[in-house]
Amino acid sequence: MIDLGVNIDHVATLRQQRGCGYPDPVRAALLAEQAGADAITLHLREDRRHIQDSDVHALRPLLKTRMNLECAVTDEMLDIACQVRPHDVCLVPEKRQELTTEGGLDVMTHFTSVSQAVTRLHAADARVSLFIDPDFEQIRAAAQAGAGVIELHTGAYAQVSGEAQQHELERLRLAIAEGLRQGLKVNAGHGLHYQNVQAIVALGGISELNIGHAIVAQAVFDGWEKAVRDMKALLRS
Ligand SMILES: CC(=O)[C@@H](O)[C@H](O)COP(=O)(O)O
Ligand SMILES: NCC(=O)COP(=O)(O)O
Repeated sequence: MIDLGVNIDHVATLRQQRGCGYPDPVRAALLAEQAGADAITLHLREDRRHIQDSDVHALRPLLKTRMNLECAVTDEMLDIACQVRPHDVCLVPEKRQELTTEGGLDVMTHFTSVSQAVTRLHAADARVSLFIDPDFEQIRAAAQAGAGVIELHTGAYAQVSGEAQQHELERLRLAIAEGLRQGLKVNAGHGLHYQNVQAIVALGGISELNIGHAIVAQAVFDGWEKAVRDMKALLRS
């Protein structure tokens, strides 16, 4: 069965929108665990637009499952990750002006800094995942950089429909196979929701899906725990 990593970023987005103390992403994380989440994912962006440093520090000792901390490959973020020592660190690309993470990390171009980050995080006992596009060269570079895990960016799949979506699904299928051939744990995520996740599950070979925005959106109508439970049920099928 595929693990569900519940991404709590956009609970924090709602809080930051008003600059008040609620909704609390830490509370959301603990309730998500009770509702069946296998891990909690949070992205500490350099601009702190949603998750704050205090959220990461407060959550770390309270989690009963795993913390998957997403961050950019910068000295500041690596310092924080080494201090917090999450179970998993997922290295992601970041652009200040983007609405959300637009593409995967370019491991080939940034090979030296990524490999050094992987080594540093391993020394802090974190498992390291690289958030990359479903691209053979990037997958091979991720393996060479020493990361044991990749998270395939499903954003391109989620944004299109019809034939174009089938094409993206095929790219993901081939990428999963290549990741497994390289001996990597293959995760995936971004833009997945209650209608488009089934085809990803059916591909097989994926260990964990990280899903956030759709669960937060569904919670408006169904409540947070039901939204988590319903997503978890889809990963079982
Ligand atoms: C890297 C990634 O895919 C997640 O962090 C997700 O996108 C939520 O964060 P943003 O919406 O801020 O990109
Ligand atoms: N890494 C992807 C993730 O954590 C969730 O992304 P989204 O579901 O909020 O698009």
